[in-house]
Amino acid sequence: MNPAATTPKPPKPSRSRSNDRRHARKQSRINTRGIYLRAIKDAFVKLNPKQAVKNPVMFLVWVGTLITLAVTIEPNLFGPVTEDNPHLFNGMITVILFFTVWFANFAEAVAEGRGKAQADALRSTKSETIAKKLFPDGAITEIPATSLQKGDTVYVVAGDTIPADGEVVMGSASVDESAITGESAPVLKEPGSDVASSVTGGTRIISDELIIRITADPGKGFIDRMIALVEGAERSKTPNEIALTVLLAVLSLVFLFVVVTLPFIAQYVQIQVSVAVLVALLVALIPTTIGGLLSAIGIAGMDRVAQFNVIATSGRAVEACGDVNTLVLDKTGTITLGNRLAEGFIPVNGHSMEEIAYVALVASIFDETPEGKSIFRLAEKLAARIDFDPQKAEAVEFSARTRMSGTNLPNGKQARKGAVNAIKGFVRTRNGQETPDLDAAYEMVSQQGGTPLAVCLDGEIYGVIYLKDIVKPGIRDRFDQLRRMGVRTVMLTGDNHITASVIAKEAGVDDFIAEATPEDKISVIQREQEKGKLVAMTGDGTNDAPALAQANVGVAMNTGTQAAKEAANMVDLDSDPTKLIDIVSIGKQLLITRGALTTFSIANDIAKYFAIIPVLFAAANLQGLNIMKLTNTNSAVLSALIYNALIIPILIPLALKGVNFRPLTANQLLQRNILIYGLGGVIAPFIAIKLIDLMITAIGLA
Ligand SMILES: Nc1ncnc2c1ncn2[C@@H]1O[C@H](COP(=O)(O)OP(=O)(O)OP(=O)(O)O)[C@@H](O)[C@H]1O
Ligand SMILES: [K+]
Ligand SMILES: [Mg+2]
Repeated sequence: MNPAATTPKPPKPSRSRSNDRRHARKQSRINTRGIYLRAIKDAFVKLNPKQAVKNPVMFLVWVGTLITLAVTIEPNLFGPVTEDNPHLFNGMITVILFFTVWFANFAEAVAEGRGKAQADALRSTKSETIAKKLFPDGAITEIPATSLQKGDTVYVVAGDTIPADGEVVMGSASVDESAITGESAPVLKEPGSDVASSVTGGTRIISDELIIRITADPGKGFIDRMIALVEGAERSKTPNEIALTVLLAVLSLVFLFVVVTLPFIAQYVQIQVSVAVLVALLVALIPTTIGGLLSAIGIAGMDRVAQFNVIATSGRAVEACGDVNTLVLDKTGTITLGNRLAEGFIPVNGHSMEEIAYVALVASIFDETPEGKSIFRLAEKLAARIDFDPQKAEAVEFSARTRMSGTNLPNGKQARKGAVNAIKGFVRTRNGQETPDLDAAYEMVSQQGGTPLAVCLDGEIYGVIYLKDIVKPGIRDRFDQLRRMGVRTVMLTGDNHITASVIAKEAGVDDFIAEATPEDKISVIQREQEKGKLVAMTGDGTNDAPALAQANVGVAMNTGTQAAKEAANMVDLDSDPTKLIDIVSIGKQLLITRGALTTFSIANDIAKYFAIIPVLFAAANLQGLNIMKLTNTNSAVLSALIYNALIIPILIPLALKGVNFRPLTANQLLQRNILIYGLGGVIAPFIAIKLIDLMITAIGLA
């Protein structure tokens, strides 16, 4: 009997589940209408100068709005003007400018909206939980969960909400973690292993009872951190964003200088330019489109990652994904399906099928890994049976370092199975003999991309177990896409060289490292970084923590250990290592969107310059410059400003969704961008401004 088979196991998270379905679930939980209503209000709150000043370009527009408001009330404020009806014209400019600022605020508020709604949903799961605090003498006192301290012990029973993050010290129970993972299948929690013993505040226990030691101080739990993250409390500008903000601010200053000196030039050709027109010209020229959408683009990037059920600890992490050059991936479970099952036994060394089945069975009675269990089942099918009391045997657990596992039998013999080289080493220390047919069997399995496990009893080799694994369908295409984006993929595996090379070839990775130890992960990352590359990796175990910290982008699995999660800058709630590929794509898309809209914005401003300047100087017999044939100065200024304001809300969906993303290299993307967003950015305003000019002339506004 397999003693381990009697304990129920937590359901393994399925890795092939469609992200779209989960995506849909998240969408439905958040009400879009609510987001927009809230954003309308928040856009006004953001007019507060303290907040507004953080965006220099839009702040300049805001100051401009106040100036035009002043000249609406008193047109002669800065000297006598000769226009007719300056109140109406200045008033219209004021309204348009106000909306320009408001639209930019609205864009940011909409981008933040989903996070805020998500935070509310999370907060509701936190609500006022009552904790049953357990004292050393066994007494139980009910206290509010918020007053629990790190180190306290609590008791929970079926139906209770777990009051805070902690570690199971006693009991065994199923827990519904859907509040944080969205995964409805209950998870078994019990003391011992890192993964199964950690519980999260806000999740619900649905069977039996547990005693939990609290590991988080009040307000510092997983849900608290998640709330802070999705709410953007910890969202600070990323280095790229700061650089772009500075660039835009400098550009704005240059235009400010140009506009301030303009009246002197105008005077020279004997034209008077009013203050309202100067402000309008300034606003038209400075990069308001990108200035207004910049932060929305960044927030939306984090949000897109969140919709994939990945929690990013900072916008910087998402952005870093966009710059990633090298992806370090595990073989088993990431590139392959990972449910390696025993397909067959290959006896060597003159042994029979019965003999190898027996030793494989004995070596697997305590092995809880999917591999171990499948070996056990296969051996049983071949009629192998245990002929000793398992209680008197000792388990030797698998570790990635020893690459083997097994059982010490009551009669003192040691049954082992593991990587062929590891078993060869084991046999050598017991003065055993290597057999030539072992290598043939091992190569045969490896050539098929399978994992060969050698089986031995003390110094005697019995044969090879063939563990079959399948390369994930479609993974090759994903790697091709990554290559086109200029990302190199490196597969890392503890498996032998032949298997690794067969799988690497089949999956289409650029490079691989076989027989890798956990330390090798770090050295691979360091080597790439020394070459100036940015590296992303996924990991789940404690021994992945240093590598996750070393990588520029480290994505920890939610099922992984606390150490791994803390070292990473992202946590995947679905524990799907393939998601790294999606995350890198989102990061790239974020950078491309920002680049595209910056190009578009600046190209637009050039077009606006040609719309306004000629009409300003039209009176000075420079009619030839008025290529757009706009009606008059006022209509030209108003049309350009209206276009300038409206382009912001028009581009909000693009800023939030990201530009159409195709896997291309940086160079190809640049060319494509310049063509679409640069050329489009020059042409679009000419057409739009002309149309608006025709319209406002038709309704007699100018
Ligand atoms: N349960 C087990 N018992 C004995 N040996 C095992 C067991 N599981 C794996 N092995 C052997 O140890 C080797 C290393 O395992 P490890 O988990 O480090 O790497 P891997 O699963 O092959 O690849 P990856 O690093 O992609 O997960 C495996 O290739 C296999 O030969
Ligand atoms: K502008
Ligand atoms: Mg493994």
